Amino acid sequence: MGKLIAILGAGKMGEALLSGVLRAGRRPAELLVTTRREERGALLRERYGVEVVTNAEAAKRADTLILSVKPQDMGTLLGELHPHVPAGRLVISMAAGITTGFIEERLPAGLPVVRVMSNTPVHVDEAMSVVSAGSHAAEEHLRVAEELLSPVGRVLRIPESLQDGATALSGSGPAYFYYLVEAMVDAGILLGMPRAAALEMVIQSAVGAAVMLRDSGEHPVLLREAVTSPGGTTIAAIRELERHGVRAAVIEAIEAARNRGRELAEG
Ligand SMILES: NC(=O)C1=CN([C@@H]2O[C@H](COP(=O)(O)OP(=O)(O)OC[C@H]3O[C@@H](n4cnc5c(N)ncnc54)[C@H](OP(=O)(O)O)[C@@H]3O)[C@@H](O)[C@H]2O)C=CC1
Ligand SMILES: O=C(O)[C@@H]1CCC=N1
Repeated sequence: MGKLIAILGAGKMGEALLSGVLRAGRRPAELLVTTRREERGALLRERYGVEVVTNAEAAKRADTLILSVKPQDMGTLLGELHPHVPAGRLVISMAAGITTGFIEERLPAGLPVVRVMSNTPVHVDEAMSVVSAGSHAAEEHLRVAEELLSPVGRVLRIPESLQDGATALSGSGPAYFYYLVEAMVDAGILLGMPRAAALEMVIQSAVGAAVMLRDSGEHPVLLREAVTSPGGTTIAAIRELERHGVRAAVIEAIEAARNRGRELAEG
């Protein structure tokens, strides 16, 4: 029997990770989940065949505790776990903004804590996850986190000082691309396209661009220049994007997300 993993607060991200680790070959018997609402627990039990337990029971039984509640619920969850977590358990947090120090202060002394920021493409095994060690986490603990996350996408180690930045960049990143897709589809509607056709054109352009970015090894500037013909259509669009300050807006938006992440641990 492999080590027992508990996903505490199995909402959107927790369920995405649960389904990913099952796709990667772990058995339902190697997993426990906890939920706040009974009906949510029943749904996960039915959908994945996993055991649904209380936070206290998960803390007592699991070797690895994956905390996947919202940052605002983290203090309460840690309070529920504290009396029940034996020494030597690994704690992995998926929450935005919550530092390893915040968790270490609220659990028994000396527990290894690994902070993770992943993103919703966990659903399609294309996540970007970054991991950082807390003050008692060693190489072996980072490896456990990497082994859990690498079947569902890419994993990078970063210093914890960059976690809020990574949350803003790749944690929230999918939302920015969806937002751009929405705006482009609106443009298609303005130009008289049927909505379904506009959506198909934009999605396939996004997928094609993403695959070229990932697989060609070319810098994005070179890929954009290859699309931007002298005196052509693309440069007319780029001029408008620059005139409206879109680049500066993106930089400032991501900085605002980073700053919001820093506030989250304060409650
Ligand atoms: N969504 C995203 O794109 C990303 C989210 N994250 C991080 O992942 C974490 C989870 O986010 P997300 O999945 O979106 O949020 P969800 O609200 O979908 O999931 C959190 C779940 O935790 C449950 N919960 C809250 N308190 C407790 C408790 N004490 N015991 C058991 N269960 C509890 C909630 O129950 P109830 O349903 O009753 O509220 C909810 O189902 C957050 O910390 C977020 O910062 C990280 C990367 C990306
Ligand atoms: O918006 C949020 O707070 C979470 C963290 C990263 C993505 N979603």
